Amino acid sequence: MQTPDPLAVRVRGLRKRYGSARAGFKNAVAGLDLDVAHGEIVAVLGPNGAGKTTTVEILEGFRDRDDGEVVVLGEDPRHAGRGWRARIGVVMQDSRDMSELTVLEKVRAAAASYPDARDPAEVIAAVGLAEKAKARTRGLSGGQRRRLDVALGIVGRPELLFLDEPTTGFDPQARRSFWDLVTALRDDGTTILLTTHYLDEAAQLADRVVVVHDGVVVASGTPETLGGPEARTPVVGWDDGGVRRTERTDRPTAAVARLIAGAGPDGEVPGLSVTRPTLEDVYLSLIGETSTTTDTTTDGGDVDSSRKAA
Ligand SMILES: Nc1ncnc2c1ncn2[C@@H]1O[C@H](COP(=O)(O)OP(=O)(O)OP(=O)(O)O)[C@@H](O)[C@H]1O
Repeated sequence: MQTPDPLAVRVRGLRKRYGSARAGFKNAVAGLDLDVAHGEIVAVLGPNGAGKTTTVEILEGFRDRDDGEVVVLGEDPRHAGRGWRARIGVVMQDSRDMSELTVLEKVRAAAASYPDARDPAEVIAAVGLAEKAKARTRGLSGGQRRRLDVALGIVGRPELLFLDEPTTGFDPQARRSFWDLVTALRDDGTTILLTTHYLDEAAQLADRVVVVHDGVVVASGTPETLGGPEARTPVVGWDDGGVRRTERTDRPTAAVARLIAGAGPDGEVPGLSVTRPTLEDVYLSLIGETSTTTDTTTDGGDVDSSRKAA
């Protein structure tokens, strides 16, 4: 008997380019490796144009690839059939549904094509659309339509759910209840691959975060450990006669004690702060952007005066 594959998704050396010899080529995905274990929630982060949607669409079987190995729920999406499709759920980035059907009719129709669908009314309630169940989908707001997309993606009780920027257009309360829904799906055993631009969403939901930049994975780890310990080194900051100083150090208490020892007669250190780089800071440094909240440019022990107070 074959051992069951511990991975729901396995991608090796994935490549996809767009364009033509005449117009020029764009390497959207340039040798990308990705694993997603069964039951895991993986968040794929990356700037606009990094190759996230292209990758996800290839995994969903909606886009062909130029090269690389892709196995999703044991099959190559290129050749997978209806049985495979019924095991995955998809919430795409752009689905503009302007149908005359009501929300309930739409979700019921989708449910009918799956062998073990969830109850449509329960799914509608779970995405917070119960009050709109009898409303025509074309009259929904952008955020409500997005919730309907999520309902359509999960009604088939998928083993693996793809969510491409699922909460774009959600108000803060809707995002929170969506997060609860995703957590409940995970507790139910659903594997989830999610792309998002919201770092707090990744931190809240993901077991693992994967950062994609220029079509390759540049880092992968839990939200707490992404980038390695070096990237999480605390930063001590203080004002020194109108100049902002920062020091990256593993021993912030010792640095603060030293500053206090050198303080004036009132014992105050002006503008003293100790901050730990957030997931956002780490992410921005991984993709080569400078964070606005902390200075992560100096090595431990060195004083950095590059950020002068105005
Ligand atoms: N159908 C297409 N034809 C030509 N180029 C494309 C096509 N789709 C995407 N691209 C290009 O490929 C690159 C990767 O795009 P992709 O949509 O995969 O990125 P993304 O990481 O999902 O971006 P976003 O965060 O903006 O959704 C971009 O440079 C994009 O312009």
